[in-house]
Amino acid sequence: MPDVTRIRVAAERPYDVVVGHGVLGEVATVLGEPRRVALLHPAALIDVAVRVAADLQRAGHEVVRIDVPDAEAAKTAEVAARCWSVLGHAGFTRSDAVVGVGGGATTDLAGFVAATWLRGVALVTVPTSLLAMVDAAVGGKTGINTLEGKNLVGAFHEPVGVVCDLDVLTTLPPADLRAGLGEVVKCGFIADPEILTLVEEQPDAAVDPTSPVLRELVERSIAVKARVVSADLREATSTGRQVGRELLNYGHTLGHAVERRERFRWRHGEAVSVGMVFVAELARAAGILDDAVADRHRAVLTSLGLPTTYAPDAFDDLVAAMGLDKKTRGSTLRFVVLDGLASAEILAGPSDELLRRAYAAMATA
Ligand SMILES: NC(=O)c1ccc[n+]([C@@H]2O[C@H](COP(=O)([O-])OP(=O)(O)OC[C@H]3O[C@@H](n4cnc5c(N)ncnc54)[C@H](O)[C@@H]3O)[C@@H](O)[C@H]2O)c1
Ligand SMILES: O=C(O)C(=O)C[C@@H](O)[C@H](O)[C@H](O)COP(=O)(O)O
Ligand SMILES: [Zn+2]
Repeated sequence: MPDVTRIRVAAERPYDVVVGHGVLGEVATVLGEPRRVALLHPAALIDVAVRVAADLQRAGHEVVRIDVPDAEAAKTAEVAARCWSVLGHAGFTRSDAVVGVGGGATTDLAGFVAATWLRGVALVTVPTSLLAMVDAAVGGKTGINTLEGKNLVGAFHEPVGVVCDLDVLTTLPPADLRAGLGEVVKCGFIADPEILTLVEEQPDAAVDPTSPVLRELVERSIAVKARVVSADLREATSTGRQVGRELLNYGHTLGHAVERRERFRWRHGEAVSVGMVFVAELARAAGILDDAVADRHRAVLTSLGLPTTYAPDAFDDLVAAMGLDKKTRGSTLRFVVLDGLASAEILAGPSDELLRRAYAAMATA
């Protein structure tokens, strides 16, 4: 029997995130009674998808596999429309289900298709990247990009279960594993500093997909996400030190703007890494955050090989893109900043001068 950890997410419809080695068989258990299942996956994950499909067929499900483009190329209206068309032709009803097997881009797309088909059918996510396990596949945010920016179209639609088989991480390219650690480090700064200590003390184990340390990092990060979304699934507007789900957006305001400027060729976790250094500098420049915690951002992210600076001449482009961030209200930019370790507040409407100072500190370090 695999050694399984179950982390409960208790928002509107409670479900478990299953974590362990060799746990792919749990997908059929989560889906229960036989139904039609659309299994979305990119070509890179064909082996995992075929294994999951075979399990589901053995359990009596009728499986329609849908091969979707890799990475961000999957998160488009055109790809979603192609999936809807397959579901329509196969006669998918409200008792049927969507399963997303892949990285965060695939699980975001699968979630969006499940949220929108017949206004909502069951979704199971099977994250295969570190980033998707600790973040994207958990918590019910689904979405696609538009030319104007990242995740601008989407819906909150919770999965009925999430299955994280750590064995699949052995084929994940090292650069994608490191990018996933960007979101893990985010969880360390916003809520669980023990994550930072683990990474700092055992950096080699943190990037080894077979290590118990990586498993602990995965489980701690999922626990942070589960706690936050269970309290505020639909991301109410946070104010001052009352910060709900927006907390998970730490580093994303600038990060998403970088992704857009790079035409989605940067990995999400890399852009978030730069974004976290920027907000740490913003909080320092505003006199909110001390030097030790601000400097720790650059140190821990650099030790993982993640980027911590960005083009010094890109400030104006990035500010324009941040205008479409979901935390923005009217023309007021809002940032999640730290005032200490695991202690956040909202900084609304910082001056242009403060933003420029923080940007220069990040870009020229
Ligand atoms: N919904 C949310 O709450 C949420 C949270 C965080 C990130 N996201 C989104 O997730 C996406 C980033 O996710 P990602 O970093 O997983 O990127 P990704 O989905 O683009 O995957 C990265 C690459 O790794 C490959 N891959 C994945 N698993 C593999 C495996 N086991 N073996 C070999 N190759 C594998 C993919 O095919 C892809 O080429 C972004 O679109 C981001 O916006 C969403
Ligand atoms: O789950 C959340 O809430 C997050 O903000 C997690 C982020 O890591 C994730 O990248 C999310 O997709 C960003 O959300 P968005 O609402 O800014 O698009
Ligand atoms: Zn993210």
